[in-house]
Amino acid sequence: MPSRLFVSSDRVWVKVCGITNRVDALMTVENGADALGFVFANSPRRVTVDQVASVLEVVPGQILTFGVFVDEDPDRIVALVDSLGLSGAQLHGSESPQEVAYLSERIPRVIKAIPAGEDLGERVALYQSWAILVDGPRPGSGQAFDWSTLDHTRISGRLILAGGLDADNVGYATSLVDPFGVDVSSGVERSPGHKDPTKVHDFIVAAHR
Ligand SMILES: O=C(O)c1ccccc1NCC(=O)[C@H](O)[C@H](O)COP(=O)(O)O
Repeated sequence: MPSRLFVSSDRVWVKVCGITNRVDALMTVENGADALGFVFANSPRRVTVDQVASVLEVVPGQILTFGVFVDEDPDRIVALVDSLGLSGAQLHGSESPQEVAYLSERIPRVIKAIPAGEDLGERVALYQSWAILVDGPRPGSGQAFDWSTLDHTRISGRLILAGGLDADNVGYATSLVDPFGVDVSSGVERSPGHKDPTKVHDFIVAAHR
């Protein structure tokens, strides 16, 4: 099994997922996000390759950009990351440790998403990835889990907390878990696929506090 070192950051790293257009991307970056996610999987936030290419034209180079996939063909993920110039891929399906390792050797950053629950430490240890995202029960649903059950000392490497986060709860959640980063989608939307500037602003301020 691959070994990992726990990775922390001085300031919580913030990724905003489910970006579908240039206006939301720029507004999110201006509010201080570190990374953006584009959902290629079946979702109310699903984007096309052309949409993402158009958004990427206006995103500053220091911002990390991730394609979000569910059980996609690994070679299609590699091709999309390469052709769009994405920073990496976020995997929300039942990708095997072998598939995740295959992708980690071919693209700069792989985030493997894992639902919270029993044996989390053992499940996480199977994967070789840039980061592990611990999610709620259904991706992009806004459903949280009991953060007090997440013992980050059993998870080494970069831990990204997600699932039902919003401006009101992100401070409490991060105080319990002390993650490398947080990921949010529905908690900063006005409707699926459309971000709310006030919610994005308040979320990032609260995450950095
Ligand atoms: O957003 C979706 O609809 C989606 C569909 C399929 C796979 C992943 C998806 N989203 C991932 C995320 O937005 C986040 O990484 C995470 O699940 C948190 O979402 P939320 O609870 O809405 O903040």
